[in-house]
Amino acid sequence: MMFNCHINVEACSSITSVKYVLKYVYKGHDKQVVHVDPGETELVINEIKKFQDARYVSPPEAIWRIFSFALSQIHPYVMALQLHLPNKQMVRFRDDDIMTDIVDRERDKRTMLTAFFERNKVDRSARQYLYKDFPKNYTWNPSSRRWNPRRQGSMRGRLVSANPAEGERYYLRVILSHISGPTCFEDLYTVNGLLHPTFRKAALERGLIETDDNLSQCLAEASLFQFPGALRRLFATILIYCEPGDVRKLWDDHYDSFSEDYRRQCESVDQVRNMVLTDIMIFLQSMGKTLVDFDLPKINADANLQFGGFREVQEEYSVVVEEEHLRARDSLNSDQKYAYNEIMRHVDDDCPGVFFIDGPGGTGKTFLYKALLANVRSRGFIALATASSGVAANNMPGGRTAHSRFKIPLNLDNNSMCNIKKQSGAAQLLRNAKIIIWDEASMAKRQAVEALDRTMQDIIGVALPFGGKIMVMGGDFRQVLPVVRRGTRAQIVDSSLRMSPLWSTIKKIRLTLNMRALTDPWFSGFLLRVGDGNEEALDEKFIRIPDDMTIPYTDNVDPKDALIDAIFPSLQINGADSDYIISRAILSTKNENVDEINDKLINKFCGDEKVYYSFDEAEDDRNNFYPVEFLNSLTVSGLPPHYLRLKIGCPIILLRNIDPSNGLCNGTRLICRGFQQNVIDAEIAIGQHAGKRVFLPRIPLCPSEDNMFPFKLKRKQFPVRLSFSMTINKAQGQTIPNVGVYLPESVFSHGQLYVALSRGISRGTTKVLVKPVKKFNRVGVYTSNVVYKEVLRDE
Ligand SMILES: Nc1ncnc2c1ncn2[C@@H]1O[C@H](COP(=O)(O)OP(=O)(O)OP(=O)(O)O)[C@@H](O)[C@H]1O
Repeated sequence: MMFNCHINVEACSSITSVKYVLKYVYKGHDKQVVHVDPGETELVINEIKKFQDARYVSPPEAIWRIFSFALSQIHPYVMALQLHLPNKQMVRFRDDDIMTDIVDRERDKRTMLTAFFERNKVDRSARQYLYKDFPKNYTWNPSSRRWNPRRQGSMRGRLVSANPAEGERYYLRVILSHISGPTCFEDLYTVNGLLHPTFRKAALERGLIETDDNLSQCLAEASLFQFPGALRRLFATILIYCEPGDVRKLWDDHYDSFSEDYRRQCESVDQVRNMVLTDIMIFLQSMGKTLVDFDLPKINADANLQFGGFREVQEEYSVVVEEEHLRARDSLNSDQKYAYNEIMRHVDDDCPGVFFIDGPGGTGKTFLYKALLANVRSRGFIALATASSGVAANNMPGGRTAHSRFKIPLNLDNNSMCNIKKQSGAAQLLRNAKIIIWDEASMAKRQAVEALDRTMQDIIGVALPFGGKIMVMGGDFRQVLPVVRRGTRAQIVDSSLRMSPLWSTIKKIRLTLNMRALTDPWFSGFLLRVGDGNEEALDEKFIRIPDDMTIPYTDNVDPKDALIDAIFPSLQINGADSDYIISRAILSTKNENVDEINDKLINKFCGDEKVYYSFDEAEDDRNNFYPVEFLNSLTVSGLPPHYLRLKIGCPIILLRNIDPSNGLCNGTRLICRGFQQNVIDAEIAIGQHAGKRVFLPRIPLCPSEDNMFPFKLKRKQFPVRLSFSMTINKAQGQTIPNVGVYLPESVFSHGQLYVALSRGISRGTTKVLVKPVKKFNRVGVYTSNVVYKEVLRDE
C-alpha cells in the first residue's frame, strides 16, 4: 500500500511451471525512467538510450538457477551422444600438424557412434537398445573408446541435435532414433534387404519421414485394393482433413481409379464424370462441405442429379426401412410394447408429446427405437434418429449425432440456441419431422437439450416443448454423465437433463427387463444394484465382486496375463476369426492401462507386424525448442500413438468423427484388412455399417485439451488405436459378450463400474481384475463404486 504496487503469487506445477519461469526470463520486469528537470541547465535528452536503459533487463540470475536446478532434477545425468555421417567425424588437430599424420592417426579411432556399431557386432543383447538408450546400459570409456556393460548407476543419453536443413545428418539422426542394433552404416542404409543411396531415402522407405506427395501416394496405394466407391470416399476425406495443396492435380492424377467401376457401366465420358462428382459431392455434404469449396470440375448442369428441394430432407426420405426392424414391433416385450403403443398413439393422433425412455443398459432401448423408426418411416413420415455419441447414432438407420443434426454449439450456456437458420434445410427437416429420437440423452448436457427446445419453438413457431413435435429421448442415468471439464460433482449433476426445467414436463416410460443378460437374471439384478448404488458396500463405496467373476491379483506374475487368457483364450488359433475378435474386449479406466494390455495382445496376435510412425511437430517452433523425439514420446489422450503397431485382422478403434453418416465416427470399431505405407484398408465391425470397407489416411491431429502443453502439438498419424482393450468411456453403448474389466486403481467417476460391467451378458463371461487398494478384514475382492444418487432420485 505504501508503494501502491502489488505482488502476484501463483502456484503452478507440471510443465506449465517451466513455461512460467521462461516467460519471465524473456519478458523481464518493467521499469520506467522518470526524469526530473531542475529547470536550471539545458539538458539534451537521449530518448533512445533512456528507453533502452529502462527496457533492457538481463535475465534474472536467480530464475536461471531455479530452472537449471529443476532440469537437473528431471534428468540427473544426460550424456550427449556423437552423431556424424560416415567418415565425417570431428577431428582435432593443431595448426602445425601434418595432414597425412592426422589422417593416419584418426583412421582407426572409434567414435561413440562407430563404437556403438562395434558393440552391436559382438554383443547380441546390445542390439535391443536404441543408440540414445545405450548409456543406460553401457558406459563409455573415453581412453579405450569402447562401450562396456554398465555395472551400476544409470545415465540418460541424448543424441546431439540436427536441423532438417542439415540434410543427411538429420535423416541419420531420425533413423538412429528409431532403429536398434545396427552394426555398421550400411545397416542403416538398408531397408528390406535393399541398400539405399541416402539416409533420406532409407528413412522414407522405413516410413520415418513424410513423402512430399504422400496424399497422392495414399490414393495410388488405396487404388490397388480396387474398391472405387471407398476410394471416392477416401478422396473426400482427404479434401476435408488433410489440407491438400493442389486438389485439381490429385483429381486429374487419380480420376481413372475413381471412375473405374462407372466407366465399365457407362460409355458417356460426361456422364461418368458426373457420377463420380456426385458421389464425392454427397460425401462432402455429409461432412458439411460442398464441391465448390474445392478446385474440382463442375457437375454438368444437364445431369439428372435427383436432388430437388433440400438435401437433408431428401436424404431422410431415402433411408431404407429394414424388414427386420418393421417386424421387431411383434417381438417387443411388455415394457417395450407399452412404450411403443403410447408413442405411436401420439403419431397416429398427430398430437405433441415429449417422452423419456428410462432403461438400464441392455433393456432394449435401441431395439425399441428401431421398431419406432421403421414403422413411422414406412408410413411415409420423417423420423429423425439422433444420439449423443456417434457410436450410438450408428446403431440406428439414418442415425446422426445430435450435435451435428441439430447444430448444437460447442460452448453452451443457459440461453444458447442451435445454429440453424429458419430458411435452411436443417430447419425444414425439423418442421417436416414427425418424430425425433435422441438416444443417450442422459449423457448430453441439459443446456444442449434446452437449446434444441428453444430453437424448435422458434423455427416451428409453436410455443410448446420442442415446437409441439413428438420427441423421444432415452438413456440411463446410471451410466456416465455429461463430461464437464474439471467439473465438480455439483457442476456435473447440474448439467444433467434431470436438473432441467424441462424434466418435469417429460413423460417417463421405464424399461426394466434386461434383454442383453436375459439368460442370467441374477447378473441383471446385480448390475441394477451396482448402477443404483444399492449393492451392499463397505466404507460406503467398496462393493464385493462375486468370486466367480474375479481374476486373482498376484504379485509374482503379471496378473493381467490371466485376465487376457480368460477373455482371449487361444488367441493364436482364433485370432483370424472376426466374430471372435469383435465379441471380446478388456476395459480399463486409463489410457496407460489400456495401452499396456494392447501391447501384450498385439505381441500374441499372429501375423506380420506393420509399424506406422507419426510425424510430429510443435507448431510455430522455429527455434526447435521441442526436439522431435520429445514430441514422439508424448502419449496424449484422444490422439493415436507415435508408434502404431498393427497386424492384419487386429481390432482398432477410430479416434475422430471422420464421416459419421457413413459409419466412421469417434469410437467406431474396425478390423484391419490391409496395409500400405500411406493408407490402411479396414472393415467396419459393428453397427449399421458393419462389413463396409473403408480407407483411412493419415490426418493431422491436435490434442483436444488445448492447454495441455505450452506449445501446440500437431501429430500426423492414422486416427486409430488398437482396441483389444479400451477405456470404459469408449465402450459405453456397446455389447461385449466376453468382457474383462481391469481396475489397477479405483474407478473415479459416476457410473463407470456399472458401464464396464453392464457391457457383458452374463456372470460367466464377465471377468474382473482388481488391484486391492484397501485391505478389509474379510475374504473377497472389493472395489469402489461411485454413484451420484442425486441424479437417480425419483422426483
Ligand atoms: N424384444 C426383444 N426381442 C429380442 N431381442 C431384444 C429385444 N429387446 C432387446 N433385444 C436385444 O437385447 C440386446 C440389448 O438391447 P439394446 O442394445 O437395444 O439395449 P439398450 O437399452 O439400447 O442398451 P445400452 O443402454 O447398453 O445401449 C440387443 O442384442 C437386442 O437385440
